[in-house]
Amino acid sequence: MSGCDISGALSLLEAQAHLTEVLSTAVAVETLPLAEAQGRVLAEPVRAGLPLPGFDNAAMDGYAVRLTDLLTTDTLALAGKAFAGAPFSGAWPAGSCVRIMTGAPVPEGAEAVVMQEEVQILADGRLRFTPATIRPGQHIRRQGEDVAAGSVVLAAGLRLGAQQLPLLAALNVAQVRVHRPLKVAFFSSGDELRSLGEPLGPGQIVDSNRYALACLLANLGCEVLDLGIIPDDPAALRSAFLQADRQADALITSGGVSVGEADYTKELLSELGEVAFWKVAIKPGKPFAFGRLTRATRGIPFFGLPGNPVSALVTFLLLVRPALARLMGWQLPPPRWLPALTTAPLRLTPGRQDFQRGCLFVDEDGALRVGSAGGQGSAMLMSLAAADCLVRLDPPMAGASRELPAGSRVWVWPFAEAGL
Ligand SMILES: Nc1nc2c(c(=O)[nH]1)N[C@H]1C(S)=C(S)[C@@H](COP(=O)(O)OP(=O)(O)OC[C@H]3O[C@@H](n4cnc5c(N)ncnc54)[C@H](O)[C@@H]3O)O[C@H]1N2
Ligand code: MOO
Repeated sequence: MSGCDISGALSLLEAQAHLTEVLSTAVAVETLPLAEAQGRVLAEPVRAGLPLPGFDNAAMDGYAVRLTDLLTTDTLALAGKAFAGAPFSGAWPAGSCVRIMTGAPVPEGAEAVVMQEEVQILADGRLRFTPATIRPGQHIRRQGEDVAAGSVVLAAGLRLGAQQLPLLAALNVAQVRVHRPLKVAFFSSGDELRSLGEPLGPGQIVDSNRYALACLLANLGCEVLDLGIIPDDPAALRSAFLQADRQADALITSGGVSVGEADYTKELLSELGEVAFWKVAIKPGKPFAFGRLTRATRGIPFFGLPGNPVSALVTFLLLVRPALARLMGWQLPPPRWLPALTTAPLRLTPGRQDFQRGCLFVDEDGALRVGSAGGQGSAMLMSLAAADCLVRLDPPMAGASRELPAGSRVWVWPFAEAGL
């Protein structure tokens, strides 16, 4: 592929910067009960109406004590008990302690909680402590030490998951203002494509890209409009484009963006709107088109993925996912590319960043290492199924060797971080 024509191609960074510049939130805001807000993006910051914890409480099962009571003695009487949900309410005489369970409010004046394992119950029911080992404040969770009342706990643009939902529930936030889901239409184009389960004639293959797209979009919390397989026919393609513009917020297609004689997608995009760019200096995924259907009614953005399945997935992860995040109002953090050492020599591609399928492991010295997941052709699905990361190989500097020896440092992006 070294002779591959990349004239006019944007670098990946340029393409990403363009998408960031021209796209902004495209979905309305609604109020949802917290239980239905999983995977949604906050449209407004959330402020704490309460402190967390809401009151000083015990972190251990044991005994609440006042340190002054233990200055002259190591044994205390029992004044009563405090349970989670049933605070101690009696009088607390000098020289006594309160039996307390984890989560129970500490009685007024308590200065420490001593774990029951460190307390001896004497025959007369009194409790023996080891005063020298008790730190002031130990095992007491103080009101507001986690969250101060009135503070902003979550910013707008954050996507709600299992990490954030317990915080909001603990703060008694019953409803949240979130963005409506982004509706994304997609179709596959190509006369060779058949739907899953259909018999295959000569030269025909099963459309696999729509299964990847449906999964990737569901992971992002998008609503999908699956327009199926559209043949290499300008009228059918035009009608699919227009339906997407009427019914969805964005359109993703795969196939038909290269230079073949039946590659109509790009031509139609020029007719119905504007192509902002259609080549990116990456491998796989060079023929990636982006534009807007400006001559259709709503003018939705359009992402034309290359037909090769790995090219489609890689361009989705690198370009479409962050773009859809912007449309969703989601402040998606940039990918964290981690340094890893290669297990075998690799060949660099002049002029293009190469994204290979890799498998990560931690070696006996604790170093992150990456090996190839198998054949790297952009139609090869086995290595995709086996891989757990993308390996980024930057092009060689002018005049530098194209061979990257084993043990070289490369950059990897674990699929788990990419939302796969
Ligand atoms: N002369 C050139 N030929 C090609 C170039 C080039 O620069 N010059 N680029 C190659 C690269 S790189 C890619 S990637 C492909 C992209 O082509 P298209 O986006 O136009 O896609 P198609 O030609 O329709 O298909 C390519 C390939 O992928 C298969 N395919 C398509 N859709 C699906 C699907 N939904 N599920 C599974 N497989 C699919 C299709 O059968 C082809 O084998 O162009 C190269 N050619
Ligand atoms: O660049 Mo194509 O996307 O290699 O397969």
